[in-house]
Amino acid sequence: MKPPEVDRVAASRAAVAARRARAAVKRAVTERRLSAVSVLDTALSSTESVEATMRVRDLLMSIPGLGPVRVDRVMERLGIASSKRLSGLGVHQQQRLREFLLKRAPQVERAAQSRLVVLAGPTAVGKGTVSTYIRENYPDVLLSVSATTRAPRPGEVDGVSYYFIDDAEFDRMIDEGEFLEWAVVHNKSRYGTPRGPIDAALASGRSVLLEIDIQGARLVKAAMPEATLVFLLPPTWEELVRRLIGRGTETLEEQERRLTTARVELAAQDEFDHRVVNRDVQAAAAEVVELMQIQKAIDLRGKE
Ligand SMILES: Nc1nc2c(ncn2[C@@H]2O[C@H](COP(=O)(O)OP(=O)(O)O)[C@@H](O)[C@H]2O)c(=O)[nH]1
Ligand SMILES: Nc1ncnc2c1ncn2[C@@H]1O[C@H](COP(=O)(O)OP(=O)(O)O)[C@@H](O)[C@H]1O
Repeated sequence: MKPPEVDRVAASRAAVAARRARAAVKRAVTERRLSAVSVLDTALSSTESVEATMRVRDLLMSIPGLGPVRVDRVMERLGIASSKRLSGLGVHQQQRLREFLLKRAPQVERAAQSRLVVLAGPTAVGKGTVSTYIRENYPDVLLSVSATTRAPRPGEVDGVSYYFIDDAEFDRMIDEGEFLEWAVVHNKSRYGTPRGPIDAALASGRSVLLEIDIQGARLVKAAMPEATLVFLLPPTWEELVRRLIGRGTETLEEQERRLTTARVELAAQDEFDHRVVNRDVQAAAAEVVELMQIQKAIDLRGKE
């Protein structure tokens, strides 16, 4: 065992190093080499980081144009105690703070914070389940609502599940250039991603998730090479078959057809930037969302 004074010396050295590192982060924010949002994202993605040990107050104070009086007012409005560190924030406090920081960020920085992520994968792997989970639990992410010519299923809500439109309206949207991409899926109906809400969300710093088929993912990558493509995989082939049958929304013949397509689709996984295995919905959703946040932090640091 080390004598206690050795531990004390080591601890005080570590404390000095942490203080210096925090000061360097604050300077970088003041000099606009690092955005305050990316400091928050790093703090939230790693409790071991220097950023995690920063006080919210110090982060706000390092933002140009915010003095002590305004910082106190902002913290009161956000419901955050003045001694709070970034790692100690509750989920709602994190969201409120992130929203505040994004609103203050310059336009170019806001746009740099946003990510377009495409989630694709074979039928019944759980794309809909994972993206619904993200919509319900990560309100910062905009889940794009596609337009389709297929009829609504029981329980589907227009404007939430899809925009259910007829062929004439779909043609009009193609003609007016309102789709980022569109495709005929399962040889049947047409599906398209409306461009307007995505452009607006990205410009304001929100990340956007598209849950579309594999041909659609390829079209998005061609139109926007900066898009991140994520391929959702089943834990095993047998589990994929079980999920398709268990869902019970297709006839036997349709199931056969989809499984044949699924084999072809699985072969496309190497074209994607990332692969996520959907064993557990919550974990898969967290992995997809984390991809958005980790990339933000790394991108901005690269510019230091
Ligand atoms: N290309 C493209 N595919 C889409 C779009 N919206 C949904 N899809 C895909 O269309 C397929 C059929 O979706 P759906 O009719 O909801 O039935 P599902 O196969 O049971 O999910 C799924 O693979 C979706 O990912 C879109 O806007 N564009
Ligand atoms: N991680 C998971 N574990 C077990 N079952 C899942 C999981 N993810 C999705 N499912 C189930 O698998 C079926 C297909 O999921 P769905 O989201 O409809 O797939 P997709 O949108 O990819 O066609 C649904 O019955 C869903 O409840």
